[in-house]
Amino acid sequence: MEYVSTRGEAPRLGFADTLLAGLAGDGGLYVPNAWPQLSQETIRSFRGRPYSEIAYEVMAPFVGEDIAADDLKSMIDDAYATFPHPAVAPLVQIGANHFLLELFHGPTLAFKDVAMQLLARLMDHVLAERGQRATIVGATSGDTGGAAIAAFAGSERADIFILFPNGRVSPVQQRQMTTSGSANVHAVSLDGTFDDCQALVKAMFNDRRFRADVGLSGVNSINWGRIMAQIVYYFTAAASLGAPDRQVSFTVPTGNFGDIFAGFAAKRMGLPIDRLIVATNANDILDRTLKTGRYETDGVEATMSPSMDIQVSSNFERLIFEASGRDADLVRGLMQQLSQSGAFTLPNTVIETIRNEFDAGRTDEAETARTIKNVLTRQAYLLDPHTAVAVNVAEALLGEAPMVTLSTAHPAKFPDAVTQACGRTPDLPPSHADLMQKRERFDTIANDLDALQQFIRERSRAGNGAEAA
Ligand SMILES: Cc1ncc(COP(=O)(O)O)c(C=O)c1O
Ligand SMILES: N[C@@H](CCOP(=O)(O)O)C(=O)O
Repeated sequence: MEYVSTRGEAPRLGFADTLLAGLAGDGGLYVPNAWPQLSQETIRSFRGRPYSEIAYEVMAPFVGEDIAADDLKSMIDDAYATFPHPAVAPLVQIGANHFLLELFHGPTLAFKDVAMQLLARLMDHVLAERGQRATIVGATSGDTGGAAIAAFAGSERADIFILFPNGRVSPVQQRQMTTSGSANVHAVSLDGTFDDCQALVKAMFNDRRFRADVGLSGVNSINWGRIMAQIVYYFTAAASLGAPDRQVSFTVPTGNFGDIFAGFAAKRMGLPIDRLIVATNANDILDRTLKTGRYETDGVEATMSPSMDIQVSSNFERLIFEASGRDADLVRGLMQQLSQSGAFTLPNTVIETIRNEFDAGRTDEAETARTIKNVLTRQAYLLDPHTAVAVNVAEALLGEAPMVTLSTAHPAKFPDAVTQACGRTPDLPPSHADLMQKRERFDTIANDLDALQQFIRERSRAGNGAEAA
């Protein structure tokens, strides 16, 4: 399997190189050269099978020869053994034809664990085989950071630097990033928004010298490995609801567009998905884009679903690439307009192609709170605010196909918002009992590329040792 950049000017790479590269050298995102196909019989055979087995069948074609089958299998088994729920990603029914896909049973109580627990194992494996080290940088609006730190803490091969927006993550999210106590972990509080953090990460990738000096790698969903691991649960959920003999729709609380792009990828691989529904909070750039064809940033608003407080959705680039018939020149031009003016307009053919498969909806703060309260009253089920955004959108668009709404975080990560919405305070699970008492350790840095690069150079071990990547 080879991977190509959405901007068409970076070399094609195999799986292992794509995994370590993170962002492509031309600033684009890697996608597989062709979508592997799973037959109807294969998808039917997924019903009732363990998550890890399905994960192997879905991901093996993307990995190809780069990792031995037995190694891949055992990394998958180990990754999902960290999920105490036997189903890993169970479905819960909340309406006649409406299901939640609970993706928050991993170590940091958010869907990011599903991919991150595997990604860390894959990266460590490839780095060890090559005798290399890596410096991992990541931007987070709250959940990616904690999940990445939990997965990479103590890694012999990687130092990890996570940038989070000062004051814009929940206290639980912040402590998951700042209390690991591991020497290879660096949590960095930045004066700015998630978009500022993400722009700095991309700027570091676009600095060739810095990238080579520190052996830069990324764990945001710009990294294909993240998307690959997130494709799996679309298959497990749809198969248990009758796929391929029945179509299923998915509603996804969306920020950086990685999770819903994984659903699009599953569909490209042969999963019969009816509608893919983008659910946004007040930061509704994607809802507006689907309605108008114009992608236009206008500042990030802080909401009770902070992990979705994003205006520049990285993975939308992957969708434009696909919807334009893989027109890398078009993607490059649009991304240039975005960085120059903060906006671009999609050609009609591209937006129409997107509308053929996607719907979108927006949930404001009052509706999010009302949804948390209603679902608690109706179903005795406590939603986290991100999931509530999506449930509200999904309920307006229920159709014939069963609707699966992705439940992306445990409500106890956002106790203040949930308590305010419904009067019930969710408890953290026992695994997190002492989290709020642990001592925090993090650095605070200005929104300044030079300062950040200097900080990373001083602390990264990859640039200093003989084994540098
Ligand atoms: C809890 C939660 N829900 C939804 C999202 C949005 O997912 P994506 O960025 O893949 O669109 C995020 C952040 O990514 C999140 O942390
Ligand atoms: N919501 C995310 C933002 C980063 O998304 P990613 O999927 O690209 O890592 C977060 O919680 O950090």
